Amino acid sequence: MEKWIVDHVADAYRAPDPEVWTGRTTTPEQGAQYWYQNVQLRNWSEGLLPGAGFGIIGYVCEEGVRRNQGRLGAAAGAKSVRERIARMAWHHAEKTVVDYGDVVCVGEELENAQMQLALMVLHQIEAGQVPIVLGGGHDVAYGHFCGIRAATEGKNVGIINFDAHFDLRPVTGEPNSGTPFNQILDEGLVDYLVLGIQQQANTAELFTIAEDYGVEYVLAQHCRTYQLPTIIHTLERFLDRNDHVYLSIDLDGFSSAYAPGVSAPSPYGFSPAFVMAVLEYLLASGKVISVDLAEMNPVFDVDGSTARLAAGLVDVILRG
Ligand SMILES: N=CN[C@@H](CCC(=O)O)C(=O)O
Ligand SMILES: [Mn+2]
Ligand SMILES: [Mn+2]
Repeated sequence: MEKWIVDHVADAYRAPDPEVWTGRTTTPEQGAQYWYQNVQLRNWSEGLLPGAGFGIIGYVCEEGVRRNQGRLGAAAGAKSVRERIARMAWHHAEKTVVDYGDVVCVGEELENAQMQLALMVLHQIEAGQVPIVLGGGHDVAYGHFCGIRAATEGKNVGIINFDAHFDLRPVTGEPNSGTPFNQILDEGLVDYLVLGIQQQANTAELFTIAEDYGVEYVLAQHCRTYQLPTIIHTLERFLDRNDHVYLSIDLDGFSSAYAPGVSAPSPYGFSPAFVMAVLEYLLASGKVISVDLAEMNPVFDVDGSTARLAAGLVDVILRG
């Protein structure tokens, strides 16, 4: 796999852009108070930054959304989230975050972008760094998982997806933003748990596919803070049977009251409070090996609220 990726690396990679890492200026006495003053930028060609804890990668790709007949705009998602991350107050002394730049989908070459992402994720995990991948369509998950799988041979890796959708569509023709977990499950036994499934957004066929693969899911109407004890019980069992957890957060799992800037919005989704509580529980386990935030679409965002929500989730991830 690696040789094939390297053949395409020149096209599918873009160095980090210093222009997105800006914000309020501070005096020398105040020092570095904001994320933009603490995040380190690193061109992938220089290799990994030794000792870093977290590495941001943008997945600049809406080709999967296009193939899935969705509304476009997700290619600009990573940039819009980075701009909000940059402006957040920094409270993570002792932690090192690197921006490793973007994986870029050139034209319709989605599969190249996925393999470039796999390579970057693989190397980060091998170096003990936690990738934070900012999408981009949810096809990010296939490339992301390929990297995780390569880095964790012999270990049980479970996937927890916060999403209104199963994304278990069978691949008929080309893969797209609705197929990644079908592709993953099709290639081997993986424990897949989805939180936030909305019945009206998933066909009966998709529920059958989920059942056939033994996918565990919690419906959106049960993803409420007062139901946390039951959810925690489900998560506890999931954590017990897996060595590592890959967390995927599709922003369309949130209510469109909080996350209008996505390809497929819905008012019935999560509140931020619910997701924050679940995230804190999962992160405390120490088993979260890699994270992505998918489907950010700034074209439909309102006052930057979805990008701010995504940035806040990154802050929670760093807090651990
Ligand atoms: N990324 C996945 N997209 C969803 C929603 C599609 C839509 O409603 O436009 C899916 O394929 O099921
Ligand atoms: Mn979704
Ligand atoms: Mn999804």
